Amino acid sequence: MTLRVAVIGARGRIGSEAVKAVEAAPDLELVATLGRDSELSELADAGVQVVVELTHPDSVMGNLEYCLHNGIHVVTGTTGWTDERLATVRGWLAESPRTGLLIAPNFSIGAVLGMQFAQVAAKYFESVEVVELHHDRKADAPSGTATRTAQLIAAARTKAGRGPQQDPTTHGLEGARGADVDGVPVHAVRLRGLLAHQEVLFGDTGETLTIRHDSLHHSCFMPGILLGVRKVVDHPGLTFGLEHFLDL
Ligand SMILES: NC(=O)C1=CN([C@@H]2O[C@H](COP(=O)(O)OP(=O)(O)OC[C@H]3O[C@@H](n4cnc5c(N)ncnc54)[C@H](OP(=O)(O)O)[C@@H]3O)[C@@H](O)[C@H]2O)C=CC1
Ligand SMILES: O=C(O)C1=N[C@H](C(=O)O)C[C@H](O)C1
Repeated sequence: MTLRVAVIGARGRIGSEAVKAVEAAPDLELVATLGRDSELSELADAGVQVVVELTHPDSVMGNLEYCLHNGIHVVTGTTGWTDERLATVRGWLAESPRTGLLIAPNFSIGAVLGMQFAQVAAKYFESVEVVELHHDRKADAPSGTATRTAQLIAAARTKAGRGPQQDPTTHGLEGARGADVDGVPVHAVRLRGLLAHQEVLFGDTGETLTIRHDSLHHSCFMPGILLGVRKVVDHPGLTFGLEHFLDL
């Protein structure tokens, strides 16, 4: 049995690549492609089972509300997640208990592994900062991946009994030390020519460790998206992070 799949954001940078990937997958059938001006009712009309949602923080909530209320499973990589937004989608899922939602801050296997490795290193290094670098059309900063990475590092530090990092800065310009995500400084670079890159910098007495990941083409996100589509139908409720569908 093939799964009936739709892509929302089908003309976008990652959405257009997802359309090609779903079309090429023998066990998936692409039955709808939606853009900014499409009617969400097209999804129900086409009998869509799984939506791949790759749009914008301004539109993701409306798309998810429609899908979850209609029992359509969703795999989304759209950014802009806050605790408040997550609580809202949990409420929608509670009303549709057989429906699955995967929110993946990053679909690339290398990026997911980088986050895992960073959690391990976080226990052993006193200093840590995250630098993310993206293309110059990105709507959000810091990136969803960098935010999640910093949250995971902060949790690992707390679990290891590490206190907050000390920052001796008393003089300087606003913003020079980056955004504070759970006590981890996160710096965002936007540069034409880049796609998506991240360095997690660790330091302690006499040594540093850098965990770097580079996405060089949007094709790197496709194995993760396809895995998410195949798995989400058997995972009702919210799954946050592709790592939960990997054998790590
Ligand atoms: N998790 C991951 O691994 C990845 C996540 N992303 C995230 O995916 C999202 C999309 O990225 P990207 O493809 O670069 O963005 P693009 O701007 O290239 O594409 C977004 C698409 O979404 C649609 N869209 C934009 N705004 C709205 C809106 N307000 N309402 C409805 N539809 C809208 C547009 O449709 P139209 O063309 O019809 O205007 C557009 O085609 C971002 O949040 C990005 O951070 C990106 C790469 C990897
Ligand atoms: O906008 C992008 O391009 C990307 N967005 C995601 C993020 O914010 O982490 C994933 C990847 O970095 C590409």
